[in-house]
Amino acid sequence: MTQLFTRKEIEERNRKDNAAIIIDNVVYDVSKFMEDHPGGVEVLLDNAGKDASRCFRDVGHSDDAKLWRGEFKIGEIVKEEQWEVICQEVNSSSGEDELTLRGFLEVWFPPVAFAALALLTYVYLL
Ligand code: HEM
Repeated sequence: MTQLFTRKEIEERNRKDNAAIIIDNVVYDVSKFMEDHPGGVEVLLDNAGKDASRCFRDVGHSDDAKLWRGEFKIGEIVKEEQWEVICQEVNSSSGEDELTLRGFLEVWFPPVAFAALALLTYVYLL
């Protein structure tokens, strides 16, 4: 069952050895993650005990970062104190069907180039 916290309870967890942050009503314990955070310890410590949704979003964290934060989830904010969700959720299947030029080239360039080369060789040698 998901553990529920009030914002007041999280406010107290603002030390390096006991640091929790809130992103989109989800509570993350970042005490053990701080030293590994690619964005540095300071920024997490500054936000410890607070709602860091805006900061997390404004940094433009990658999808990997959004998935990674799941490892530190310890619970959620009680219903009555939930705020509007502002960061985009990661949907692991999103974009799979998207036809991008890059994706197209990555898939088709090698076989097409090989076929063209083989054809040229064939035409010139025979
Ligand atoms: C559990 C929560 C978090 C995780 C898992 C996380 C993860 C990451 C990762 C993987 C990066 C490298 C860039 C990327 O892949 O996007 C990063 C960079 C960064 N993060 Fe976080 N982060 C978290 C929370 C936060 C919060 C709450 C803030 C701000 C209050 C923050 C501020 C930054 C900054 C400033 C950078 C550096 C961006 C740059 O160099 O351009 N992060 N974070």
